[in-house]
Amino acid sequence: MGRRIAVLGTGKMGEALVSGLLRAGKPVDEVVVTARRPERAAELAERYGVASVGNADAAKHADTLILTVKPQDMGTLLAELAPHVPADRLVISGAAGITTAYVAAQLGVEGLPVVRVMTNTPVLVDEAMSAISPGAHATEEHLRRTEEIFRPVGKTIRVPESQQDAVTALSGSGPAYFYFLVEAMIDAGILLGLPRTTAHDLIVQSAVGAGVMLRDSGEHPVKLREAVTSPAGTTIAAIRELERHGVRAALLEALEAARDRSRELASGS
Ligand SMILES: NC(=O)C1=CN([C@@H]2O[C@H](COP(=O)(O)OP(=O)(O)OC[C@H]3O[C@@H](n4cnc5c(N)ncnc54)[C@H](O)[C@@H]3O)[C@@H](O)[C@H]2O)C=CC1
Ligand SMILES: O=C(O)[C@@H]1CCC=N1
Repeated sequence: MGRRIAVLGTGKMGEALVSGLLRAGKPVDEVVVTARRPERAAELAERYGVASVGNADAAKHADTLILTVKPQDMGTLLAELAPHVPADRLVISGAAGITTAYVAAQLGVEGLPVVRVMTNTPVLVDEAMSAISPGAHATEEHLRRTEEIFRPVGKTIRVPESQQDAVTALSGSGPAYFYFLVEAMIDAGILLGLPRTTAHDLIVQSAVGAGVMLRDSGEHPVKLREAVTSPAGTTIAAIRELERHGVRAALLEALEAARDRSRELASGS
């Protein structure tokens, strides 16, 4: 039997990870989940065929524990787990703000390997961006085991843990900023008199096309934007308004606020 993976606190992110693990070919009897509500456990069993266990059992019987509760619930979960975690477990925390040092201290297990990962919701379509940082006792082998879990569902990158709050602001929350822009641009289509479905399809396909070009063309975003921006044309008329309304400065401040919030979450607030 391969290594058993437990996903603890299987909400939106936890479920996305479970589905990714199974899509990647992990046998269903090597994945267990924990959930607070019995109805949620039943739902996950029905959807994926995974067994649901208590947090203590997960800690006792799985080799890798992936913690996907909210930062505010992490203290309670760790207190529940602490008496049951042997030192040979790999603990992976996916929560914003929570440090590996905090996880290790709350579990109180000498030498316990803890890895911090910030992924994002495109995990659902195997296009996640997952940033991975080792805690004090995590070795190359632990990082590789973590990458084996997250690579099938997207790209992975290793970063020092000191960069994780910034990473959370960029790629953890990042999909939300793009959805926000798309939503606003669809509204602009309505303002210009287009039917909502037409506006939606035009903007979504433009976003997909732009995303693929950003990823695959090898060109800098400035070059890609310049190629759209004709002299005395339509695009520069729009860009002037974006600059006049301070959209660039707003993004700088927005991501700084997200970084600061991630730092605050470290204290469980
Ligand atoms: N939603 C997102 O885009 C991203 C979220 N994250 C992180 O993932 C974590 C989870 O976020 P979501 O999935 O959005 O939240 P969620 O609220 O959907 O999931 C958390 C789940 O944990 C369960 N839970 C809480 N305490 C528990 C306990 N003691 N035992 C068992 N289950 C327990 C809750 O019932 C809930 O189902 C957060 O820490 C967040 O910072 C990270 C990257 C992206
Ligand atoms: O909003 C949040 O706190 C979580 C972390 C990154 C994305 N969602």
